[in-house]
Amino acid sequence: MTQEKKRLPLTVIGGFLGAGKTTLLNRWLREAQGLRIAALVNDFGALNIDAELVAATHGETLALTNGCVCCQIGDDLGRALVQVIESATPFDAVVIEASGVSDPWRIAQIGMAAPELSLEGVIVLVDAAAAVQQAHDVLLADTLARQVKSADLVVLNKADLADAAALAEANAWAEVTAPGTPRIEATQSAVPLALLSGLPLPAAGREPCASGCERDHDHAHHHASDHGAMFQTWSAQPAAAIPAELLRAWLRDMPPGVLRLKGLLRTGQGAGGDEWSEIQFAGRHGSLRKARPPRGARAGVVAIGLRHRLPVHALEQFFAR
Ligand SMILES: Nc1nc2c(ncn2[C@@H]2O[C@H](COP(=O)(O)OP(=O)(O)OP(=O)(O)O)[C@@H](O)[C@H]2O)c(=O)[nH]1
Repeated sequence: MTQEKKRLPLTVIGGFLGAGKTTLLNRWLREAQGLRIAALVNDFGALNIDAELVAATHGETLALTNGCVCCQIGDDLGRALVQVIESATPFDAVVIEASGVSDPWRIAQIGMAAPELSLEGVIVLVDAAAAVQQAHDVLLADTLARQVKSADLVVLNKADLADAAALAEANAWAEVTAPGTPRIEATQSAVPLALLSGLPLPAAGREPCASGCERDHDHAHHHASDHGAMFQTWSAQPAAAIPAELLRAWLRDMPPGVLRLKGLLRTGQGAGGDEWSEIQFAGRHGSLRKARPPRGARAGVVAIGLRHRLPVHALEQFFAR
């Protein structure tokens, strides 16, 4: 790589499970027409549903497998970044979507270690309707707080699901957690493109450095969350179709303990062949909508919860078909 070569801008998208990260990434990829953006998607769980959902709207997706990017996949992320940096057709920007339980700042640091990259910013999405309740759960509080403290921009997303009081509470929580960090409210992760690519960064500490780039967040050395131990994932690849009415009923009556569930499932046969649906559940809300078949036409569903709270038996019973 030559000295004159421009550094590749890197943006990290973080935020808790289901806050709207993939929605933001897809929006950005759709809107940034003419730019070649490398999207690196890290999902938590054995199946990378996010990579499917991003690939459905955009071709240049690299799936990072293996769960929490900040603890486990340094090598995987490093390799993916080298691939991006050395690509024969240069990219204009790199976006990494962190998994919902990871610390986006750790990921930003991995990116900052590469002199070919320049960190544009860390955007952290918060589910405005669910975050305050989640932050009251002692087992989730630290993960949520660390994410918000990592942010250059906090997006209070899902504003449509929060009433005025809940929005005010979410704003107050974000302000107490990360005082002075810029914040916007959004629905469907509608963040103006200009904010994504020209984030105001704090003056200090953002140059690549070999070590000591930690932000002043209090977890720096306990990195508590051995996320692998704290969260549990479950996944299945149902062979049979599951009728949409059954899935809707399941969503309405989700067993307690599921923090996040998502998947691409075969829901039946129409005149033109198989019908597929995307299932989503986060916070307290679920949805089912028609989708294109995934690559390989293999159904997959992932659920995430706190260890010992995930209702594995109920999930098995429903999805094992
Ligand atoms: N009502 C509502 N739904 C939203 C909004 N933003 C996203 N969603 C939906 O919420 C669900 C989760 O959104 P994603 O973008 O997949 O969330 P995520 O943060 O990528 O989720 P994980 O990667 O699993 O942590 C999807 O069904 C989205 O369509 C919003 O502002 N309002």
